[in-house]
Amino acid sequence: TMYEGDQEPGRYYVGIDVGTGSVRAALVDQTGILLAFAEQPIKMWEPQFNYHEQSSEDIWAACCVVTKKVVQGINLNRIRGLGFDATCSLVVLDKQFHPLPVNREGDSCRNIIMWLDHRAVSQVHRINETKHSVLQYVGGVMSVEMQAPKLLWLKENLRETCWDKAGHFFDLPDFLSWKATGVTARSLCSLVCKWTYSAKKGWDDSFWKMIGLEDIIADNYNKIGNVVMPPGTSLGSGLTPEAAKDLGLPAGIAVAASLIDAHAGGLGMIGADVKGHGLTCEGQPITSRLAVICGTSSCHMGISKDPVFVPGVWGPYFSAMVPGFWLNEGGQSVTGKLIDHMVQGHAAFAELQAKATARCQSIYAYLNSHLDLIKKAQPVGFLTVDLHVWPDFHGNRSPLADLTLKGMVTGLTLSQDLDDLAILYLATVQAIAFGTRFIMEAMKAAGHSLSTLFLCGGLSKNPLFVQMHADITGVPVVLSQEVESVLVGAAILGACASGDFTSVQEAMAKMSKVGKVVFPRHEDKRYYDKKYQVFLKLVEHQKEYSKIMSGE
Ligand SMILES: Nc1ncnc2c1ncn2[C@@H]1O[C@H](COP(=O)(O)OP(=O)(O)O)[C@@H](O)[C@H]1O
Ligand SMILES: O=C(CO)[C@H](O)[C@H](O)COP(=O)(O)O
Repeated sequence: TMYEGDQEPGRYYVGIDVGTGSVRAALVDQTGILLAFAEQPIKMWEPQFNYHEQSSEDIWAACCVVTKKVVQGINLNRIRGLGFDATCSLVVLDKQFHPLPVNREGDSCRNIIMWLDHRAVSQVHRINETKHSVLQYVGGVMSVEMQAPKLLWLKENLRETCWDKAGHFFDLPDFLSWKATGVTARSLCSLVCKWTYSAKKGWDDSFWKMIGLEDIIADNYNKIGNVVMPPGTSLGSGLTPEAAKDLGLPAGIAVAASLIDAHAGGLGMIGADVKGHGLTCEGQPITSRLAVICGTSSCHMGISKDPVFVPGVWGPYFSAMVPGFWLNEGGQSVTGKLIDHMVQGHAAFAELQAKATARCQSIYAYLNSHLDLIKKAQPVGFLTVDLHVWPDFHGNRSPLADLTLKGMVTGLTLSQDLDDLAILYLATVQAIAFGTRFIMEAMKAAGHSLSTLFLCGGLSKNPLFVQMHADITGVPVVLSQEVESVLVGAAILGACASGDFTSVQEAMAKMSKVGKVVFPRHEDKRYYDKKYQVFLKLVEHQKEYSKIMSGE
């Protein structure tokens, strides 16, 4: 061990973040500094188009690998608490808590329907046709990415092999806290955001009956959860001896009720002290801050004292992120995944990879420097004057809430070289930033007043992505001191569960810190305003095309 007994300063927390593509763990101290970090990829299956599956055993095994790595050489007695966050995928277990297949092949390894799976299209249409009042709390329209349509799909398609045998349906964050503690309590965050649970009124029997899932009500909702805990609450007697052995942590340490990954990112950033950075939000309430978590997808988290109903934006969700505040969650279903799709699908991708490798750079860093080279005297962003992208390659989550929308690119030529790839990449990054602006405008029109963005996630490591968000939204972008803000959020949960902080708010204020601030280049505003006009036209035109083709 590095330290002996009491000589070691501070108390530590372990945060575990299960993203779409990998599991990350961190050892974090009481001031929110990451002392160790580890990452491990996880498996993903796409057995057919729009079907995405994972394995809960594979994910747990990856959690164990990364946790053992981050606590290596540390006095384990200093570790006070553990917190999890994860994507909001659906985990299915039988009555003995063994994995059940969510596929026709009967492969029980694949017992998770991932959040981005769009198999339940017909189910979600029928759910939306009910116009049930719970839909008011998800932006008016339920998303195919939520759990009710997926449950209905399982009932209608895998009745014998899955539905009838199922004992437990977990949101992935709650599966992890169960695995660690043996406690099946669900987090208020997952149930409110993805399962139609109301923080004030609980489950609504009439909804489940109306959509044909009345069987879920049996035994007081035992299969989907009847004990609900605010995120950060300490669960049961903490880490079980078995899980402790798996993770390489001491048995009995506090384990927190979890958060969805985007919400953990929000907690890890939104409460930071912003004094001295020249930000207008310094003199404004915390509700003027919009946290944007940008990974495979992007999530736009805005909070308010009173409920705000934003058509096409999820929520308002009470206490789902910051306790006592309502949350609206805008989102883009694919952002990092879209950039990767565009770049990897281009004819010059192999050349890009070879050149980036030769310079020991990431492909993104290479592309950014290549853009700097070809921009000449102009600002980089002006390279896309005649190339425009509509980014909904996986439907629109917010603010249009229309899963039938598709991606669009206008301005293509026969060019297949690296310049062409770089400019297409730039136009994609810009389209994602215009998507953020579109969501912010919907939120502002409904009553939010937003003056600053707080960005984290894999895409926030990309300076071009950050600058484009500032230029295109016209507001400053704050990055955290720790780029892995989602892990800071998970550690905040562990810290709250350990009792070292009396509230999530206190832990947020002490553990999240401002790093770099990027201001918009106001001189480019006119150009981006014009591109935004084109952006809005693209979707308008797409809708016209559908109308023409359907003969209306
Ligand atoms: N160093 C980097 N520079 C720029 N972009 C990056 C970098 N690393 C990852 N990304 C982008 O971030 C995305 C993944 O973000 P991440 O937060 O790790 O995802 P998730 O939490 O969904 O697993 C990738 O799709 C990629 O586009
Ligand atoms: O729906 C979400 C949050 O409510 C997220 O999009 C989902 O959890 C996936 O996150 P990520 O893109 O970071 O892997």
